[in-house]
Amino acid sequence: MDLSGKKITVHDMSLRDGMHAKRHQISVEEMVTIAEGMDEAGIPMIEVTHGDGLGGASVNYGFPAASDEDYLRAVCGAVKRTKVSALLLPGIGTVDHLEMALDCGISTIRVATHCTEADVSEQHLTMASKIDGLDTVGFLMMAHMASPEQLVEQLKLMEGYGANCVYITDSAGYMLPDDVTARIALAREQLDPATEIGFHGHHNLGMGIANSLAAVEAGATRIDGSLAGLGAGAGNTPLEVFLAVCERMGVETGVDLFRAMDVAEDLIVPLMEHMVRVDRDSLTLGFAGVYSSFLLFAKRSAEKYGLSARDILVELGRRGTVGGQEDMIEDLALDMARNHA
Ligand SMILES: C[C@H](O)CC(=O)C(=O)O
Ligand SMILES: [Mn+2]
Repeated sequence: MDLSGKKITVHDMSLRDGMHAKRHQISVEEMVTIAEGMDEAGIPMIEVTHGDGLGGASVNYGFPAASDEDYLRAVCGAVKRTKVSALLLPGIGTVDHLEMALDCGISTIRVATHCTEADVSEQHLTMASKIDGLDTVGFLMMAHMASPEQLVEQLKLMEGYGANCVYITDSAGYMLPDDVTARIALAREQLDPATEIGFHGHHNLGMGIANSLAAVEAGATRIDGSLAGLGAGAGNTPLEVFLAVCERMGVETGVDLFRAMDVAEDLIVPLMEHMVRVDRDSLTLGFAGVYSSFLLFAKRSAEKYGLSARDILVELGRRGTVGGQEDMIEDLALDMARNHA
Protein backbone atom coordinates (compact mmCIF):
# COMPACT_ATOMS: atom_id res chain seq x y z
CA MET A 1 0.00 0.00 0.00
CA ASP A 2 1.57 3.31 -1.06
CA LEU A 3 0.10 6.25 0.88
CA SER A 4 3.19 8.39 0.80
CA GLY A 5 2.54 12.10 0.28
CA LYS A 6 -1.11 11.91 1.37
CA LYS A 7 -2.26 14.56 3.86
CA ILE A 8 -4.92 13.77 6.40
CA THR A 9 -6.57 15.40 9.40
CA VAL A 10 -6.79 13.31 12.56
CA HIS A 11 -9.61 13.92 15.01
CA ASP A 12 -9.21 12.75 18.62
CA MET A 13 -12.24 11.16 20.31
CA SER A 14 -10.86 10.58 23.84
CA LEU A 15 -12.93 13.35 25.40
CA ARG A 16 -16.20 12.27 23.77
CA ASP A 17 -16.16 8.56 22.77
CA GLY A 18 -13.83 8.07 25.76
CA MET A 19 -16.65 9.28 27.96
CA HIS A 20 -18.42 5.93 27.33
CA ALA A 21 -15.46 4.05 28.78
CA LYS A 22 -15.46 6.38 31.80
CA ARG A 23 -19.24 6.23 32.35
CA HIS A 24 -19.15 9.94 31.40
CA GLN A 25 -17.18 10.72 34.56
CA ILE A 26 -14.22 12.72 33.20
CA SER A 27 -13.88 15.94 35.19
CA VAL A 28 -13.63 19.38 33.59
CA GLU A 29 -10.08 19.71 34.99
CA GLU A 30 -9.03 16.38 33.46
CA MET A 31 -10.52 17.40 30.11
CA VAL A 32 -8.67 20.71 30.13
CA THR A 33 -5.31 19.12 31.02
CA ILE A 34 -5.68 16.51 28.28
CA ALA A 35 -6.91 19.04 25.72
CA GLU A 36 -3.90 21.29 26.45
CA GLY A 37 -1.58 18.31 25.96
CA MET A 38 -3.23 17.50 22.64
CA ASP A 39 -2.99 21.14 21.59
CA GLU A 40 0.75 21.13 22.32
CA ALA A 41 1.12 17.89 20.36
CA GLY A 42 -0.49 19.58 17.35
CA ILE A 43 -3.58 17.38 17.19
CA PRO A 44 -5.74 19.48 14.88
CA MET A 45 -9.21 18.42 16.05
CA ILE A 46 -10.69 17.03 19.25
CA GLU A 47 -14.28 16.21 20.20
CA VAL A 48 -15.83 17.14 23.54
CA THR A 49 -19.29 16.25 24.91
CA HIS A 50 -21.17 13.54 26.73
CA GLY A 51 -20.42 10.18 25.02
CA ASP A 52 -23.80 10.27 23.30
CA GLY A 53 -23.34 13.85 22.19
CA LEU A 54 -24.94 17.12 23.23
CA GLY A 55 -27.88 16.57 25.55
CA GLY A 56 -26.87 12.97 26.29
CA ALA A 57 -27.18 13.46 30.07
CA SER A 58 -30.18 11.26 30.91
CA VAL A 59 -31.35 8.09 32.66
CA ASN A 60 -31.07 6.20 29.35
CA TYR A 61 -27.48 7.20 28.54
CA GLY A 62 -26.05 8.14 31.96
CA PHE A 63 -25.35 11.37 33.79
CA PRO A 64 -21.92 12.97 33.26
CA ALA A 65 -19.59 14.57 35.83
CA ALA A 66 -20.28 18.02 34.33
CA SER A 67 -22.55 19.60 31.74
CA ASP A 68 -21.70 19.79 28.04
CA GLU A 69 -21.59 23.55 28.46
CA ASP A 70 -19.03 23.39 31.30
CA TYR A 71 -16.84 20.98 29.34
CA LEU A 72 -17.03 22.96 26.11
CA ARG A 73 -16.47 26.38 27.65
CA ALA A 74 -13.46 25.18 29.59
CA VAL A 75 -11.83 23.25 26.72
CA CYS A 76 -12.55 25.82 23.98
CA GLY A 77 -11.08 28.49 26.27
CA ALA A 78 -7.95 26.45 26.97
CA VAL A 79 -6.78 25.35 23.50
CA LYS A 80 -4.80 27.61 21.17
CA ARG A 81 -4.50 25.80 17.84
CA THR A 82 -6.65 22.70 18.26
CA LYS A 83 -10.21 23.01 16.99
CA VAL A 84 -13.03 21.59 19.07
CA SER A 85 -16.00 19.68 17.70
CA ALA A 86 -19.27 18.61 19.28
CA LEU A 87 -21.36 15.58 18.37
CA LEU A 88 -25.12 15.88 18.07
CA LEU A 89 -27.62 13.05 17.62
CA PRO A 90 -30.97 14.52 16.51
CA GLY A 91 -33.58 13.42 19.04
CA ILE A 92 -31.04 13.65 21.85
CA GLY A 93 -29.42 16.98 20.98
CA THR A 94 -31.53 19.96 19.93
CA VAL A 95 -31.00 23.19 18.02
CA ASP A 96 -30.70 24.93 21.42
CA HIS A 97 -27.79 22.64 22.29
CA LEU A 98 -26.14 23.49 18.98
CA GLU A 99 -26.49 27.22 19.69
CA MET A 100 -25.00 26.75 23.15
CA ALA A 101 -22.03 24.81 21.71
CA LEU A 102 -21.44 27.55 19.12
CA ASP A 103 -21.46 30.14 21.85
CA CYS A 104 -18.81 28.10 23.71
CA GLY A 105 -16.56 28.27 20.63
CA ILE A 106 -16.80 24.98 18.71
CA SER A 107 -15.53 25.00 15.12
CA THR A 108 -17.19 21.77 13.97
CA ILE A 109 -20.58 20.18 14.51
CA ARG A 110 -21.00 16.50 13.68
CA VAL A 111 -24.59 15.39 13.21
CA ALA A 112 -24.94 11.64 13.72
CA THR A 113 -27.72 9.27 12.71
CA HIS A 114 -28.12 5.53 12.26
CA CYS A 115 -26.79 4.56 8.82
CA THR A 116 -30.24 4.27 7.22
CA GLU A 117 -31.75 7.39 8.80
CA ALA A 118 -29.83 10.32 7.32
CA ASP A 119 -33.12 12.15 6.72
CA VAL A 120 -33.33 12.77 10.47
CA SER A 121 -30.27 15.05 10.17
CA GLU A 122 -31.86 17.51 7.73
CA GLN A 123 -32.85 20.24 10.19
CA HIS A 124 -29.54 20.32 12.06
CA LEU A 125 -27.27 20.03 9.00
CA THR A 126 -29.22 22.65 7.07
CA MET A 127 -29.05 25.07 9.97
CA ALA A 128 -25.36 24.40 10.68
CA SER A 129 -24.33 24.74 7.03
CA LYS A 130 -25.74 28.29 6.97
CA ILE A 131 -23.50 29.40 9.84
CA ASP A 132 -20.50 31.18 8.44
CA GLY A 133 -17.30 29.17 8.81
CA LEU A 134 -18.87 26.28 10.75
CA ASP A 135 -17.44 22.95 9.65
CA THR A 136 -20.58 20.85 9.14
CA VAL A 137 -20.21 17.09 9.23
CA GLY A 138 -22.67 14.22 8.70
CA PHE A 139 -21.88 11.02 10.59
CA LEU A 140 -23.51 7.69 9.68
CA MET A 141 -23.31 5.20 12.56
CA MET A 142 -23.31 1.38 12.48
CA ALA A 143 -22.23 1.57 8.83
CA HIS A 144 -21.61 -2.19 8.62
CA MET A 145 -25.40 -2.63 8.58
CA ALA A 146 -25.79 -0.94 5.18
CA SER A 147 -24.34 -1.93 1.82
CA PRO A 148 -21.94 0.49 0.10
CA GLU A 149 -24.77 1.50 -2.28
CA GLN A 150 -27.26 2.15 0.54
CA LEU A 151 -24.64 4.13 2.46
CA VAL A 152 -23.84 6.34 -0.52
CA GLU A 153 -27.54 7.15 -0.90
CA GLN A 154 -27.63 8.23 2.75
CA LEU A 155 -24.36 10.17 2.50
CA LYS A 156 -25.74 12.03 -0.53
CA LEU A 157 -28.71 13.12 1.58
CA MET A 158 -26.33 14.57 4.18
CA GLU A 159 -24.29 16.24 1.45
CA GLY A 160 -27.52 17.71 0.06
CA TYR A 161 -28.44 19.12 3.48
CA GLY A 162 -25.14 21.03 3.47
CA ALA A 163 -22.53 18.78 5.09
CA ASN A 164 -19.04 19.65 3.80
CA CYS A 165 -17.71 16.36 5.21
CA VAL A 166 -19.41 13.00 5.69
CA TYR A 167 -18.34 10.08 7.84
CA ILE A 168 -18.61 6.33 7.59
CA THR A 169 -18.67 5.10 11.17
CA ASP A 170 -17.85 1.56 12.22
CA SER A 171 -19.61 1.90 15.58
CA ALA A 172 -19.46 -1.84 16.25
CA GLY A 173 -15.85 -2.33 15.17
CA TYR A 174 -17.22 -5.08 12.90
CA MET A 175 -15.74 -4.07 9.57
CA LEU A 176 -12.72 -5.63 7.91
CA PRO A 177 -10.45 -3.59 5.63
CA ASP A 178 -12.26 -4.74 2.46
CA ASP A 179 -15.59 -3.56 3.94
CA VAL A 180 -14.07 -0.14 4.58
CA THR A 181 -12.49 0.05 1.14
CA ALA A 182 -15.76 -0.84 -0.60
CA ARG A 183 -17.73 1.81 1.30
CA ILE A 184 -15.23 4.68 1.18
CA ALA A 185 -14.22 4.06 -2.45
CA LEU A 186 -17.83 4.12 -3.67
CA ALA A 187 -18.55 7.25 -1.62
CA ARG A 188 -15.44 8.93 -3.05
CA GLU A 189 -16.53 8.02 -6.56
CA GLN A 190 -20.14 9.21 -6.17
CA LEU A 191 -19.99 12.28 -3.90
CA ASP A 192 -19.01 15.80 -4.88
CA PRO A 193 -15.18 15.92 -5.00
CA ALA A 194 -15.35 18.96 -2.68
CA THR A 195 -17.05 16.91 0.05
CA GLU A 196 -14.52 15.46 2.46
CA ILE A 197 -14.91 11.85 3.62
CA GLY A 198 -14.05 10.63 7.11
CA PHE A 199 -13.75 7.28 8.84
CA HIS A 200 -14.40 6.52 12.52
CA GLY A 201 -13.27 3.08 13.67
CA HIS A 202 -13.51 0.93 16.77
CA HIS A 203 -10.77 -1.55 17.61
CA ASN A 204 -12.97 -4.48 18.73
CA LEU A 205 -11.50 -6.87 16.14
CA GLY A 206 -8.07 -5.24 16.37
CA MET A 207 -8.67 -3.65 12.95
CA GLY A 208 -8.55 0.04 13.91
CA ILE A 209 -5.24 0.77 12.21
CA ALA A 210 -5.74 -1.50 9.18
CA ASN A 211 -9.25 -0.13 8.59
CA SER A 212 -8.10 3.49 8.92
CA LEU A 213 -5.29 2.88 6.43
CA ALA A 214 -7.78 1.25 4.04
CA ALA A 215 -9.97 4.34 4.44
CA VAL A 216 -7.08 6.70 3.60
CA GLU A 217 -6.13 4.60 0.58
CA ALA A 218 -9.74 4.72 -0.68
CA GLY A 219 -9.95 8.51 -0.33
CA ALA A 220 -10.80 9.44 3.27
CA THR A 221 -8.99 12.54 4.49
CA ARG A 222 -10.31 12.70 8.06
CA ILE A 223 -9.58 9.89 10.46
CA ASP A 224 -10.89 9.55 13.99
CA GLY A 225 -8.94 7.88 16.77
CA SER A 226 -8.29 8.23 20.49
CA LEU A 227 -5.00 8.54 22.28
CA ALA A 228 -4.45 5.27 24.20
CA GLY A 229 -7.62 4.13 22.42
CA LEU A 230 -9.88 5.66 25.09
CA GLY A 231 -13.32 5.02 23.60
CA ALA A 232 -16.31 2.71 23.73
CA GLY A 233 -15.79 -1.06 23.48
CA ALA A 234 -12.15 -1.94 22.85
CA GLY A 235 -11.75 1.76 22.11
CA ASN A 236 -11.28 3.79 18.98
CA THR A 237 -8.37 3.43 16.60
CA PRO A 238 -5.42 4.01 18.97
CA LEU A 239 -4.31 7.36 17.70
CA GLU A 240 -0.65 7.40 18.71
CA VAL A 241 -0.20 4.01 17.03
CA PHE A 242 -1.94 5.24 13.90
CA LEU A 243 0.25 8.38 13.92
CA ALA A 244 3.41 6.27 14.14
CA VAL A 245 2.28 4.09 11.24
CA CYS A 246 1.40 7.20 9.21
CA GLU A 247 4.86 8.61 9.83
CA ARG A 248 6.47 5.34 8.70
CA MET A 249 4.31 5.36 5.56
CA GLY A 250 4.91 9.01 4.69
CA VAL A 251 1.34 10.16 5.42
CA GLU A 252 1.35 13.74 6.69
CA THR A 253 -0.66 14.46 9.85
CA GLY A 254 1.21 17.48 11.25
CA VAL A 255 1.17 15.90 14.75
CA ASP A 256 4.22 15.61 17.02
CA LEU A 257 4.27 11.84 17.51
CA PHE A 258 6.31 11.70 20.72
CA ARG A 259 4.21 14.38 22.42
CA ALA A 260 1.06 12.51 21.41
CA MET A 261 2.51 9.29 22.87
CA ASP A 262 3.23 11.13 26.13
CA VAL A 263 -0.32 12.44 26.43
CA ALA A 264 -1.60 8.90 25.87
CA GLU A 265 0.73 7.34 28.44
CA ASP A 266 0.97 10.07 31.08
CA LEU A 267 -2.52 11.57 31.04
CA ILE A 268 -4.99 9.13 29.51
CA VAL A 269 -3.91 5.66 30.68
CA PRO A 270 -3.90 6.72 34.38
CA LEU A 271 -7.48 7.94 33.91
CA MET A 272 -8.86 4.57 32.78
CA GLU A 273 -11.20 2.76 35.16
CA HIS A 274 -10.60 -0.47 33.26
CA MET A 275 -7.98 -1.22 30.64
CA VAL A 276 -9.60 -0.32 27.35
CA ARG A 277 -8.52 -3.30 25.27
CA VAL A 278 -9.70 -6.25 23.24
CA ASP A 279 -11.03 -8.70 25.83
CA ARG A 280 -13.69 -11.37 25.40
CA ASP A 281 -16.56 -8.91 25.80
CA SER A 282 -15.27 -6.09 23.60
CA LEU A 283 -14.17 -8.70 21.04
CA THR A 284 -17.74 -10.02 21.04
CA LEU A 285 -18.99 -6.53 20.09
CA GLY A 286 -16.87 -6.66 16.95
CA PHE A 287 -17.64 -10.29 16.23
CA ALA A 288 -21.41 -9.92 16.66
CA GLY A 289 -21.75 -6.38 15.22
CA VAL A 290 -22.97 -4.65 18.38
CA TYR A 291 -22.85 -0.90 19.10
CA SER A 292 -19.66 -0.37 21.13
CA SER A 293 -21.21 1.80 23.82
CA PHE A 294 -23.45 -1.16 24.84
CA LEU A 295 -20.42 -2.82 26.47
CA LEU A 296 -20.69 -1.39 29.98
CA PHE A 297 -24.51 -1.67 29.95
CA ALA A 298 -24.22 -5.38 29.14
CA LYS A 299 -21.54 -5.90 31.81
CA ARG A 300 -23.72 -4.20 34.45
CA SER A 301 -26.81 -6.24 33.53
CA ALA A 302 -24.75 -9.44 33.44
CA GLU A 303 -23.51 -8.81 36.94
CA LYS A 304 -26.96 -7.89 38.22
CA TYR A 305 -28.65 -11.04 36.88
CA GLY A 306 -25.77 -13.52 37.12
CA LEU A 307 -25.35 -13.83 33.34
CA SER A 308 -22.45 -13.70 30.91
CA ALA A 309 -21.98 -10.30 29.21
CA ARG A 310 -20.88 -12.19 26.12
CA ASP A 311 -24.20 -14.07 25.92
CA ILE A 312 -26.11 -10.79 26.23
CA LEU A 313 -24.00 -9.14 23.53
CA VAL A 314 -24.37 -12.07 21.14
CA GLU A 315 -28.15 -11.89 21.53
CA LEU A 316 -28.13 -8.10 21.03
CA GLY A 317 -26.23 -8.68 17.78
CA ARG A 318 -28.66 -11.41 16.69
CA ARG A 319 -31.56 -9.02 17.25
CA GLY A 320 -29.89 -6.26 15.19
CA THR A 321 -30.13 -3.69 18.00
CA VAL A 322 -28.88 -0.17 17.27
CA GLY A 323 -27.90 2.96 19.22
CA GLY A 324 -30.78 4.38 21.25
CA GLN A 325 -31.94 0.92 22.36
CA GLU A 326 -29.87 0.94 25.56
CA ASP A 327 -33.00 0.32 27.63
CA MET A 328 -33.49 -3.03 25.84
CA ILE A 329 -30.29 -4.41 27.34
CA GLU A 330 -31.69 -4.66 30.84
CA ASP A 331 -35.01 -6.03 29.49
CA LEU A 332 -33.16 -8.69 27.55
CA ALA A 333 -31.02 -9.64 30.55
CA LEU A 334 -34.13 -9.98 32.70
CA ASP A 335 -35.72 -12.31 30.11
CA MET A 336 -32.52 -14.33 29.83
CA ALA A 337 -32.30 -14.65 33.63
CA ARG A 338 -35.95 -15.83 33.78
CA ASN A 339 -35.37 -18.38 31.05
CA HIS A 340 -32.27 -19.71 32.83
CA ALA A 341 -34.11 -20.00 36.17
C1 LIG B 1 -23.00 8.13 19.98
C2 LIG B 1 -21.93 7.18 19.48
O1 LIG B 1 -21.06 6.86 20.54
C3 LIG B 1 -21.23 7.75 18.28
C4 LIG B 1 -20.02 6.98 17.92
O2 LIG B 1 -18.92 7.32 18.27
C5 LIG B 1 -20.17 5.73 17.17
O3 LIG B 1 -21.27 5.42 16.67
O4 LIG B 1 -19.16 5.01 17.06
MN1 LIG C 1 -17.48 5.69 18.32
